Amino acid sequence: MRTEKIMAKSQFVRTKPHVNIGTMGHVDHGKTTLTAAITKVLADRDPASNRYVAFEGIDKAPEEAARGITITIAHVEYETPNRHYAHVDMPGHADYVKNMITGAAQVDGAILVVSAQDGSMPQTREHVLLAQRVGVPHLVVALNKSDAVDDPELLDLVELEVRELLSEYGFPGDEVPVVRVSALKALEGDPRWVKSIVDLLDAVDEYVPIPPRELGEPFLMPIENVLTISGRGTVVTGKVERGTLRVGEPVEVVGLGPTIATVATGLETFGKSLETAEAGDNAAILLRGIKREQVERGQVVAIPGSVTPHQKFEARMYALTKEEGGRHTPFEANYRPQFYFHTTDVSGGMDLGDVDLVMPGDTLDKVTVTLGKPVALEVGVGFAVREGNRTVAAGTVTALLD
Ligand SMILES: Nc1nc2c(ncn2[C@@H]2O[C@H](COP(=O)(O)OP(=O)(O)OP(=O)(O)O)[C@@H](O)[C@H]2O)c(=O)[nH]1
Ligand SMILES: [Mg+2]
Repeated sequence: MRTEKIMAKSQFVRTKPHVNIGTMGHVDHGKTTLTAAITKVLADRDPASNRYVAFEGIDKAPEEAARGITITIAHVEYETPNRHYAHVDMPGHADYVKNMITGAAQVDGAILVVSAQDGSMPQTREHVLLAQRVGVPHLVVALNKSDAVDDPELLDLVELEVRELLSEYGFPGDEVPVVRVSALKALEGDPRWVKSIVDLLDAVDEYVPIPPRELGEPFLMPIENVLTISGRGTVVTGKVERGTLRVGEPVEVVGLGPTIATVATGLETFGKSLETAEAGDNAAILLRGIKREQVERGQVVAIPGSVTPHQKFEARMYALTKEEGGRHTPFEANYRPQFYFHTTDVSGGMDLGDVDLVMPGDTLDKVTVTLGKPVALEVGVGFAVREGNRTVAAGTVTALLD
């Protein structure tokens, strides 16, 4: 079997358990500053394993921009003494909720950033709801900008309010660690606030468990990006959802069109080559004999025969309220929104059964969805229903009908 290097010069060494996390929260509460501060504090403590990524390097990913890919979620990696983390900085603007869903669907836990100055804001609530709906299992709260609040009672109040919000959406609000931090002061090197970032990372290390990786399941990776590497071929990237894949194994690209059979001739993670990609990895897969136009975001790479494309299914669905960023008005049976699966939107129609109107806030136990294009689907897969740029509902596939 001929195997190829994609770009990597060195081999990825798996030494510590890998965990995917991210920052989420209201616009301007300090998600990107906190992401930068984490990399700074860790790079200062352990420069051999960590690299400081400045604010500008997180908000724009220059490499990706140069390749002409629209990047709306930035990844950084870092290591604590116990773990290797991939971290996504999820944008806070309402328009980006779709990307937030992609990001959130992929994380094992998240740091909810709440400004101590402003307290919980509409997107804080929206993100907590989305975290619950897409199944982000664990949240840790960074009460950021604590340097700017002198009154400790005010901090207590904001903390209480956040805990209540978490409980409202089914998270254990009393148990969730709430750490008072200042990302900005930590970046400036102020020892008190550097310590606050260390405390936050300790809380993440302790509170977000290492997820059970579904290593025994058939390999599946939703495609996020497609790249052409000159002289090599077509590479697809994404997060491995389950299973393992060895270099040289046959795979299928499933969804959005006819299933394509190919072979994974090269594997990489974070610019280092891999023998085997496994659940939880951010991987790049070189596909043999595939042209760039044949594959796209929204398809999945899977072990042959393990997953099939479907257009018609039953689902349980929750319509978001206006406060959660959803619609202000009900919708009816002729409604044709976009359905966001894995990493992309597909348009579709809904049969509401004997329900005439769906009000914001309603939960429907059974709707029948017919998609405009087939998508790699299984029972239990989550999706978002979108209209324009806003998420109006969230659902789970309960039965496949074709
Ligand atoms: N006083 C103080 N200001 C902070 C702190 N962290 C961030 N800021 C300021 O808050 C503003 C917003 O910070 P960002 O990191 O861009 O916030 P964000 O959540 O990433 O914002 P979006 O990506 O636009 O949603 C900036 O002016 C920061 O300098 C902090 O700990 N203390
Ligand atoms: Mg930001």
